[in-house]
Amino acid sequence: MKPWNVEICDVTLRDGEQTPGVSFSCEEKVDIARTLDRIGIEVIEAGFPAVSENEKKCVKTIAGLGLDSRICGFARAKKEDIATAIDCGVDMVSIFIPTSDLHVRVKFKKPRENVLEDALAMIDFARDQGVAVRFAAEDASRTDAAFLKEVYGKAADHGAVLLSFADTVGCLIPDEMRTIMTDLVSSVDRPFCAHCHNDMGCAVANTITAAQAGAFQLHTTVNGIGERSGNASLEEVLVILRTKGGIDRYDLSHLTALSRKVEKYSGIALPKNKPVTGELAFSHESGIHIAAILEDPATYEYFLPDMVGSERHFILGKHTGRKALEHVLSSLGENLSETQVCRVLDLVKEHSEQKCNITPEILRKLIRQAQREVSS
Ligand SMILES: CC(=O)SCCNC(=O)CCNC(=O)[C@H](O)C(C)(C)COP(=O)(O)OP(=O)(O)OC[C@H]1O[C@@H](n2cnc3c(N)ncnc32)[C@H](O)[C@@H]1OP(=O)(O)O
Ligand SMILES: O=C(O)CCC(=O)C(=O)O
Repeated sequence: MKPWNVEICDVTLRDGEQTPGVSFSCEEKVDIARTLDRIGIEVIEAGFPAVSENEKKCVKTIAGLGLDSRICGFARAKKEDIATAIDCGVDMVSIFIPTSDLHVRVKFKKPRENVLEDALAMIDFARDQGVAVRFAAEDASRTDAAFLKEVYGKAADHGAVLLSFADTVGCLIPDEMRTIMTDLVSSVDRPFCAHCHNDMGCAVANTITAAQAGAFQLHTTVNGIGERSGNASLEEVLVILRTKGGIDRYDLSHLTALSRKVEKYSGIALPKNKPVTGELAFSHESGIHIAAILEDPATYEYFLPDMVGSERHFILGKHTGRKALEHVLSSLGENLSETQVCRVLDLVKEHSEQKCNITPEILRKLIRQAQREVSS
């Protein structure tokens, strides 16, 4: 199978940091950027340098690390923002303007054609400084289709090397994304980016659908953090690129550590059942599942924990079966008779039904109780 023709631009350090309450220190940003680089992420959006002096300093530091990843700085269509980003030594400036009638009316109070003219002048300004320009249409998914094509066509004519399609409020479903992206890709001869928000839980699905429809650069954030309900999760997108897109160039073994790092630095707790990196992503309790996994993990794991730097866990509880319990007992070096194992199993279920977690200490107590009650 021919691998999908895509690259990743991870925007954790810019859009991810826009999660309310999140502010990464410069050291944390550097640490995240280095790990993204190790994974093989092609582009890192390091920040929005006009936001503050400290932000500018961090972006400059990341741009100076000599990473293999290309470094991108975010900017409004304003000379000051663009000059500040270029001053950081970034490889690419991402210049954004809102394109929907709603955003143009609320933010600029002038005709959209004038907003576009101003933005094109800013693309010229950045291009003339010798930096690569990505042009991003904010709220593209709610923009009049004909105007959006005109915007992208003109941005390409002015030298933008990438055109970003932002589903800013996460209002699309995959079918709509497929139709729109297919149309854009066939209308404007420039690589497109898919920047998807997760307001209806479709960010990853929309990103993958955009890739299948011809988008080249996929925007992600670690743990899917970002404005409101966040962005497309890096971990999920990368696993899909590996399992469905035929792409094996990313080193996914760093994903779990990176995810935990961003959880700590952002203060945004991972849902336990978060795909790929959540605590329960490779945890199993059901007896029927564990009995089969002991024979072959592929029965209940579509991809294995090693691939993403994680581990498998067997949890004891109400749904435990005998084979699972025997496996746990033997890994603890406990040698029980068949009737004692049955008694432990009953005790495990009873405790669990009283909402008591079966920790290793509790399990040892239950084993001793069974040994007292049932002679071997
Ligand atoms: C979809 C997105 O993620 S967009 C990015 C959102 N990110 C952020 O807002 C980053 C954090 N923001 C900040 O630190 C501040 O808002 C700053 C430094 C960017 C700007 O601060 P201020 O100058 O105080 O402006 P403020 O935030 O009050 O208002 C936004 C201004 O930017 C203008 N603006 C918004 N988007 C754009 C754009 N793409 N191009 C040009 N101007 C823009 C607005 O019209 C408004 O202009 P006005 O001050 O002339 O009315
Ligand atoms: O498309 C982009 O690259 C950025 C735009 C953005 O952050 C958004 O609209 O949510």
